[in-house]
Amino acid sequence: MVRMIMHGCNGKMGQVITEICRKDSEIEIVAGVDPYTGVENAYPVFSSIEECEVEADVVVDFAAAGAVDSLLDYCVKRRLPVVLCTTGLNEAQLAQVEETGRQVAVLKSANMSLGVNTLMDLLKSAAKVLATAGFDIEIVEKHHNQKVDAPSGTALALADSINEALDQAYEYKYDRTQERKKRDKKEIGIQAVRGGSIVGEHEVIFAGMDEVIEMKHTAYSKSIFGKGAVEAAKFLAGKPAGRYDMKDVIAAGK
Ligand SMILES: NC(=O)c1ccc[n+]([C@@H]2O[C@H](COP(=O)([O-])OP(=O)(O)OC[C@H]3O[C@@H](n4cnc5c(N)ncnc54)[C@H](O)[C@@H]3O)[C@@H](O)[C@H]2O)c1
Ligand SMILES: O=C(O)C1=N[C@H](C(=O)O)CCC1
Repeated sequence: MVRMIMHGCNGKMGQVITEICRKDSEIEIVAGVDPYTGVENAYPVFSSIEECEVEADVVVDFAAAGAVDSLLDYCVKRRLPVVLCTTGLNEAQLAQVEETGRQVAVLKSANMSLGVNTLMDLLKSAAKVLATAGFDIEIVEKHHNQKVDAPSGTALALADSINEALDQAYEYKYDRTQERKKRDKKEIGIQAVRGGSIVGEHEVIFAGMDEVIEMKHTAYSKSIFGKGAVEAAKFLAGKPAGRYDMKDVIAAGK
């Protein structure tokens, strides 16, 4: 049985994962952390990570970017593997993630779904052919009106995946309103739409002369992220220090 701490337990994803774990005999949430108190849980909840002294094998995090620094410090101090799913981290935090990965097991992924992680691989081969043929690359992402970060972590991860296949030669363009000039060939445009209850849509557009290829992932429920996070937690518990991602979980057949 894997013992898990749910960081951000009273949020939307925290509650989706609480329900998934309730029905899974291989994993148990032994404690939660959340400053918001308006939710009843079957496990003890602490208002900050430092207060939690419950024995555990892994932490799963879906909280807020501002909470990630203290979470990483805690995981190093307690030698706890961490599945990091919160998006919108700044450069200093991304550096701290790398440093933490030298001391404990860290699995960071902007999207825990099988579909998006498969799309990342498909994009690499498509980009190599299409960018060489002069196709322009644009990404449009759509999310619900409660999302605070933009563009989504997934849109950035998709762009990174494409850029890796193209020898890191592309710049990301988030805003075209401040200049009057044609798009550069070596750029990936990234646009964010926010509205209603859209769970998550990511569309990658390869636009060439007289033809367009669109590769799109649509999330119809948050449970796809929750299932991926729970499988990642089972995978990561007991792993040595290092940086892991969802491809490792998928490859392990989880
Ligand atoms: N990687 C993925 O697959 C994936 C999928 C969905 C959401 N996310 C990301 O996960 C994060 C949370 O998403 P959500 O929809 O559940 O948001 P949410 O706002 O519904 O929930 C976040 C919860 O974190 C809590 N929180 C705030 N500060 C905290 C702290 N210091 N310690 C512990 N908890 C704290 C909030 O009170 C809230 O209950 C976002 O960054 C989102 O982009 C990632
Ligand atoms: O609902 C969110 O917030 C999501 N955030 C992740 C992102 O920023 O990519 C994954 C999709 C849902």
